[in-house]
Amino acid sequence: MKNILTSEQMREADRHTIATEPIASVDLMERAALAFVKAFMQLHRDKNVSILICCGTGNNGGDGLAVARLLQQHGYDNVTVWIARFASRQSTDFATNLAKLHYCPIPVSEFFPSDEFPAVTQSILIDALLGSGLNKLLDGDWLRLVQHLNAARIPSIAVDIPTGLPADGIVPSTAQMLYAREAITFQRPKLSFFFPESAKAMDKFHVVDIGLDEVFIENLPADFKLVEASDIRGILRGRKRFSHKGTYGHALIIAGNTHTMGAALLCAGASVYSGAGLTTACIPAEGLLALNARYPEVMYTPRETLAENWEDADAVAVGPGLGLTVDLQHMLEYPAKPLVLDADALTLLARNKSLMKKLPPNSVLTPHMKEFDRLFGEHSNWWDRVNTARRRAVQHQTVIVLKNQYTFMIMPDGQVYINPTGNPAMASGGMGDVLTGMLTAFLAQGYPPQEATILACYMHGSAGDRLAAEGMAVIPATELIAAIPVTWDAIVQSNC
Ligand SMILES: NC(=O)C1=CN([C@@H]2O[C@H](COP(=O)(O)OP(=O)(O)OC[C@H]3O[C@@H](n4cnc5c(N)ncnc54)[C@H](O)[C@@H]3O)[C@@H](O)[C@H]2O)[C@@H](O)CC1
Ligand SMILES: [K+]
Repeated sequence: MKNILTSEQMREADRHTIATEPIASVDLMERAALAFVKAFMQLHRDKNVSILICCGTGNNGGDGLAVARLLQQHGYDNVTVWIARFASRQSTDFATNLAKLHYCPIPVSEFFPSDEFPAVTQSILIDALLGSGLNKLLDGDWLRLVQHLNAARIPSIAVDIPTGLPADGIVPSTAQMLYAREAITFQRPKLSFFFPESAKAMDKFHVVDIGLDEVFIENLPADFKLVEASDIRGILRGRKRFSHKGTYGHALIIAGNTHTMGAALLCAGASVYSGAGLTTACIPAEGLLALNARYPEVMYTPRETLAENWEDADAVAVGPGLGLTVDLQHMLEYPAKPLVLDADALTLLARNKSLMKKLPPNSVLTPHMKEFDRLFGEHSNWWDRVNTARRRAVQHQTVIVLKNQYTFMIMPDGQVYINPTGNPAMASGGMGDVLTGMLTAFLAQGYPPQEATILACYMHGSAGDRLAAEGMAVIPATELIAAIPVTWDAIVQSNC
């Protein structure tokens, strides 16, 4: 796991590194600029390309000036610098880098409040106007300049963070940003990069190491952690010699209805392919033929004999395609089992919120945004939504899997894990049912809820990434199920 820091913590890490390495602040800026340039050169190998570097007068602007000098030294001969002199203050390191730039053959133009901006004639923009120091929404001359640059419609590469995007906290829907094709960000992705609102600010981001003290960073109390492949390799267990189906647990899937039987099948299929020793689907009898045809590995039980099957199960999923006529309250009176509630089960919970108190501790809820808001109230932004999820997870001692491009996995202690895998090709019906089946299978195999959640979300996204890399622009849920075992194997086999 990697700690994801707030902008205040990032400043702390800067200060700590400067004091203890020790390194002068301007040398740290040089290191950051070098790291940026190295990454930039991978993205844009053509050294004849014309580049406009727009700089503010803080440290983000200082980075921009150092980048201009370093690019020129690396043979990029067509670099122009604009400086936005809209603030009366400039940082010391900005001033030092401006003085250094005077020895380089790079044209520099300065713009003051109310100045007209010339047309942008360059092919690439490097955005070093404002970075993590952003403390209010863009307005006035800053907004005018950003709109002018956006209107030029040339690819922009942001230094650290696109101008106008707060590094953390609420991103208001009215916020305007300098749109970046890519952001090259320092040391850690910024929190807001994981929120859907950042889609307005950039297409993608790259993280570059600028040598901040990693031990210090990892010892900071961080509410958000990013899951990495090495964590999954640490959690995922291989199949044991002399093991048998009983070793890997029994998953019970309570799902399906006349018109939504597919959800139950997908969920049960995902459980089989995620290694549950046995999977039983508790579905209406009319789904039996389809179940046998599609997944003969799955056993069937009618709703009437649910109580006995519940006794035998090691983990239970309730919800995919279930409909809203089942008695969830009654089910929650059965003996406590590792439990996943999804889809219609979440709607039933939302209709009768007092049932939240009956959930066994560590139950896993897997809402998408709308289901979450139905359960816990409307939210106008993701920052508030995730913070509500943290409070509710603690209050109800549940795991909340808030599904998103980067799924937030919120644990009963309020800690948030961010899943890095997955892609837009997976945005299709049935994907959530597959995730629920995977989660239930891992719970049935005896993984604790926190680990089962992290495993399921990571492998779900990873299977999707694998298929996308093979050329699938759209991934049907059934294809994803089939890719789970090979994804699993690739994770176990990889040693990087
Ligand atoms: N030692 C360090 O602190 C390092 C900082 N680095 C760079 O420094 C950046 C942060 O620099 P700063 O803290 O100087 O801040 P910025 O350069 O992001 O912003 C400069 C100043 O602009 C003002 N401002 C903020 N939002 C505004 C708005 N909407 N309208 C008008 N003015 C606004 C604030 O007074 C702010 O301090 C990082 O993003 C990164 O690029 C890197 O050089 C790495 C090392
Ligand atoms: K920037």
